Amino acid sequence: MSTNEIDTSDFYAFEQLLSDGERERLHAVRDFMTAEVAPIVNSHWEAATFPHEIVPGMRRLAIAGLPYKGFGCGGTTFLLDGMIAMELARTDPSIATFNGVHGGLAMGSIYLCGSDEQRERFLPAMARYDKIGAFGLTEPDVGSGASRGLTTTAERDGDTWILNGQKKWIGNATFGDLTIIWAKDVADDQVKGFVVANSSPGFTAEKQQHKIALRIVQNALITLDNVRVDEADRLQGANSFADTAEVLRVTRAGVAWMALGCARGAYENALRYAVTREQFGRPIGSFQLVQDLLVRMQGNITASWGMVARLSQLQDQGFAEDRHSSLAKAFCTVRMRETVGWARELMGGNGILLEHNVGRFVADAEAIYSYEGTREMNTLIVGRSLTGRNAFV
Ligand SMILES: Cc1cc2nc3c(=O)[nH]c(=O)nc-3n(C[C@H](O)[C@H](O)[C@H](O)COP(=O)(O)OP(=O)(O)OC[C@H]3O[C@@H](n4cnc5c(N)ncnc54)[C@H](O)[C@@H]3O)c2cc1C
Repeated sequence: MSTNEIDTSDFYAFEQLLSDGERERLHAVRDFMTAEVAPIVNSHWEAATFPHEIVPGMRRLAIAGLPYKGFGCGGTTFLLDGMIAMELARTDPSIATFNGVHGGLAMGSIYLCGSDEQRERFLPAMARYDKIGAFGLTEPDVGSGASRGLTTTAERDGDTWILNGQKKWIGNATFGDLTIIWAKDVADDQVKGFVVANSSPGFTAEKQQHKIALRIVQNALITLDNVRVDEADRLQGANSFADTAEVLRVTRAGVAWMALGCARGAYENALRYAVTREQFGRPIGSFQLVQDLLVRMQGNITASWGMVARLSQLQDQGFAEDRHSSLAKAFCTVRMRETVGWARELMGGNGILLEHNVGRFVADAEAIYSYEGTREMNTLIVGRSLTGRNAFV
């Protein structure tokens, strides 16, 4: 079997859902990831460093904030945006996460919750990656319960706000320029969003060390010690956690696409291995049990792809709701976790060596499985929509 024949896992030809121009953009991303990122990704993963050298290439591809209209953003379909998120993750889930945090969570917060003046002030530079964004919702003691439990406070003082508290796991915050901080207004107890310059006095971002997943993503413990933010930098359309949830509705769909990309990356490397690695005098891909693993993986990928493609179409038509994104995030991350596990199994011992390009996906899948709402939380969102009953507490 030639490399070409095994190079694609688009079994049901989902790329045909894109226009010719969109497919060209997707393939440009694929070429960039293959040529510029794949060769350096394992060493950066091992060293837990971020490859800043690839950012100019991402700028040329113009893939930050792709589905947002105006303000220097792409104005493309959610379907193309999703396929690109998948394509990034297919080579490296950390790079997909970097882009998801910057373009999805940070730019999305400003696009969905900001005023036109704020969109104009922040988004064009972010779309060019001239300013890198982060998103600070989770706290050391508050993860799943962020809708009601945030302890970071915002207190108004004339034309400024004073922020105090800590945020944990904040991707891109060690080197980024601005962070969207979600904090409780002490006056009305509602969650509000602030665009905070990382250079603000009282703002510190300490890199979280010793991660076993997404090691390229620079996650930070942020401390806000009497950080002053102008009222002009409070997201004017964010008045309660319901507005934060609107951002998460969009980005969870993106994470479902990334989970699919992570599964595809592991599967494709395992398939290549299956047709080249020999045991008992034959390629292991000729054994029935190995073929069974490959077919199970392909089934997971195809089922997930069908789900996220339809979800993106709903987004493009303006019909997507929280429950749609949550089902895809929960379903696709479970399928991803199964798939990367089977890919590793197929490769025997070599499956845990970085150089064989499957172990990284196995490790990274663990973080994708839990961030942007764990499987349990997204399941409860769908369960609530099915039964009309809230099972969170
Ligand atoms: C690599 C990585 C990157 C991240 N990046 C960011 C970022 O950029 N910005 C940001 O704000 N956050 C980020 N996060 C945080 C992430 O969103 C949280 O880890 C996630 O929401 C889960 O919160 P937690 O880890 O505090 O777990 P917890 O909320 O403590 O949950 C622990 C366990 O309890 C379960 N559980 C909790 N409540 C219930 C319930 N009611 N019913 C059933 N089970 C329940 C959970 O499902 C989970 O299994 C990141 C996390 C990781 C690992």
